[in-house]
Amino acid sequence: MESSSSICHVVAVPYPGRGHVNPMMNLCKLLCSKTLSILITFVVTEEWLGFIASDKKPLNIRFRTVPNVIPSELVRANDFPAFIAAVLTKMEAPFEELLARLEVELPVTAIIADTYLPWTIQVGQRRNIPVASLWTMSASVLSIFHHFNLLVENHHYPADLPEQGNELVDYIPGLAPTRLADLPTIFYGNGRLVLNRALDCVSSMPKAQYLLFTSVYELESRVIDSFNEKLPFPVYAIGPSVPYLDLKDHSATTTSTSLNGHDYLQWLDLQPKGSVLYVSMGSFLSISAAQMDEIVAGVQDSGVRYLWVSRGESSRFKDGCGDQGLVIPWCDQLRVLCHSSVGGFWTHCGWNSTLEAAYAGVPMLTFPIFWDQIPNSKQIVEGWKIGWRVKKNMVGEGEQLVTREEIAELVRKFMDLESNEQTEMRNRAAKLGEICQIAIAKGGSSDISVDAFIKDISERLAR
Ligand SMILES: O=c1ccn([C@@H]2O[C@H](COP(=O)(O)OP(=O)(O)O[C@H]3O[C@H](CO)[C@@H](O)[C@H](O)[C@H]3O)[C@@H](O)[C@H]2O)c(=O)[nH]1
Repeated sequence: MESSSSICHVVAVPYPGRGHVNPMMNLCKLLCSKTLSILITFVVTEEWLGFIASDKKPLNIRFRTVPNVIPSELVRANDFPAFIAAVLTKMEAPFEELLARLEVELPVTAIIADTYLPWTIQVGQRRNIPVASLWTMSASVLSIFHHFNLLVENHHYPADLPEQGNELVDYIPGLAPTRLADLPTIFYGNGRLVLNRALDCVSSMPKAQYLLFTSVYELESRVIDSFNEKLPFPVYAIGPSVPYLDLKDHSATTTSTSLNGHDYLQWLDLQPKGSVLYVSMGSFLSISAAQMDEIVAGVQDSGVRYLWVSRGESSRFKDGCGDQGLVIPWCDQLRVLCHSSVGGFWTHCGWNSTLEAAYAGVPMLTFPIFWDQIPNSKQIVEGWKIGWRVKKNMVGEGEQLVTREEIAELVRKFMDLESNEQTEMRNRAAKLGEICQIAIAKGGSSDISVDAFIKDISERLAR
């Protein structure tokens, strides 16, 4: 039996959003897979507990909640600035009260908190607990935010996008030259409503004691190196922070694979190798109804098989899908991407989805919607060369519909297993999958980083 003083007690606080809760939980599971001497208290709102309480997790991860002091997840997209404002101002007090109670049970060794929750750093300072800031977007995007002053100095903020969109941003440390139009949407249009909030979060990060990336070192080495050189504390890339540990355990599937009488994994088993396009637009929809209609019709007209994760849009599949496709409300995404029948991924380019596709070695059709998804799309298409853009026009030029004819042709070509271009792209995607496997294997970059992080925080116990 371990004495309680040798147990590392980590409090994990994700930002309340699917794209943040998931990678935080994946990291926590990874920490538990490395050491038994750890207890993780995973803090979410009561509403979020309802979403994740039944997910499988190791016994040494437990949930604790703060009250629902922020707008419901179900309506957060309706007024995003108000949601962010609430997250930044309403959660700190209940979190600190909870922390005080937790400390009575077992002293807290470290807090791992989403970088978008900067108040956790102040709480950590007040209570003398080190804070590891977890950045769930790409390291490149953090570098862009972190060097915002350079955008201003180079007259790229504020910018006239239709006029300046093709100008190159080539002065951000570690970042490959990037067109202004490929920067996060937060720098223009409605995005600017939350820009100052995001910049405040990023400028608090250097006051943390560690910076953790969900990314893979080899995928963004230059930019991660640049943070390592600049920050006075350890920077660890622990990714890909995707649920690969769950893949080994078939009972760990977070949602039933049997939906509406269809078992989607069984359905995938019946499809030819590499033939299925997996379609998911993320949890935060803001595509116009007219564009959605074109996408649905285009994919259906392409004749390509598809597995479609759809919450709001199911009614658009008016005539059903026949044998060609399956529409489901939610799936175990990494398991789907790793299925041999899946040959392509239509994605909104959330960073978790991007990392999952990289891990699975699946090429992508990119349809970014906002924030970091635009530079992620650029990374996929131009950096790694494992995808094609659906929209050719620049964001900010006004919404120009991509028609069903264009989409049908694109999807058909993208899923053509015979073409040389596609074979080369699939090979490059498979190579990315190998890089991820090497990173998480014993002695790989992610493995070493996770061990080093555990060692760092455990040393505090000995003091
Ligand atoms: O049927 C589904 C659909 C999604 N997912 C999971 O949901 C998560 C989605 O994350 P992500 O792809 O990053 O998308 P968002 O939820 O849109 O993520 C938000 O957070 C990300 C990380 O900060 C940002 O990169 C995005 O722009 C932002 O919208 C991933 O873990 C997926 O595996 C499932 O498990 N099943």
